[in-house]
Amino acid sequence: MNDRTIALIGPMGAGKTSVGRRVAKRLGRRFVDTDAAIAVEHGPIPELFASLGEPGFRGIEREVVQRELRAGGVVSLGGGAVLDASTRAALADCTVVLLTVSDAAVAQRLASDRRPLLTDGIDSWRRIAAEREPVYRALADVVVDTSRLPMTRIAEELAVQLQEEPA
Ligand SMILES: Nc1ncnc2c1ncn2[C@@H]1O[C@H](COP(=O)(O)OP(=O)(O)OP(=O)(O)O)[C@@H](O)[C@H]1O
Ligand SMILES: O=C(O)C1=C[C@@H](O)[C@@H](O)[C@H](O)C1
Ligand SMILES: [Mg+2]
Repeated sequence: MNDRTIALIGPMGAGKTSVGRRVAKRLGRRFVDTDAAIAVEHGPIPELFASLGEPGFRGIEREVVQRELRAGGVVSLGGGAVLDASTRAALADCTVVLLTVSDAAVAQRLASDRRPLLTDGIDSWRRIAAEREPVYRALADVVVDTSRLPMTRIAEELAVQLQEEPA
């Protein structure tokens, strides 16, 4: 395995946080979830959207994401972090893993109000995921669908695949 930062990207609820944490553990590498880092440093994400609007949130996200990508290890990004051009450029130096999920599978995972962009539940998810799909695909080195397998299995297989990455 090389020592490039491993970045997990993909739509809301695809499993970036859950799978990323498990992959890092298996590889013995540091793990950071950028949404969690933003919340610790700046406050809860729904409150940041409410007080600063989406552009204000994206500015904070850009700083935190790029800092963590530079720091290395396994980094799970927020679903919309790839909307920023300078973040997309930073991802060129990383091994980028795209996690996908079907709308049927994700519907059961979104039962929480902590995602401010999902104002119309699964309908908002479908629209946002479809808009971003080409951006995610263009950045991805590895694509894994999380709809059918338990996250432990996904993490196990992904860790093996990442260990085989050429130096
Ligand atoms: N393979 C899976 N099978 C079943 N449930 C899963 C799977 N992966 C994740 N989940 C569940 O789906 C929910 C969302 O997962 P997670 O928070 O990891 O997604 P995310 O991609 O980080 O989303 P966000 O972009 O909102 O941060 C969690 O409750 C998690 O336990
Ligand atoms: O897809 C998105 O735009 C978002 C996903 C979450 O990870 C959070 O970063 C936030 O809720 C925005
Ligand atoms: Mg997450």
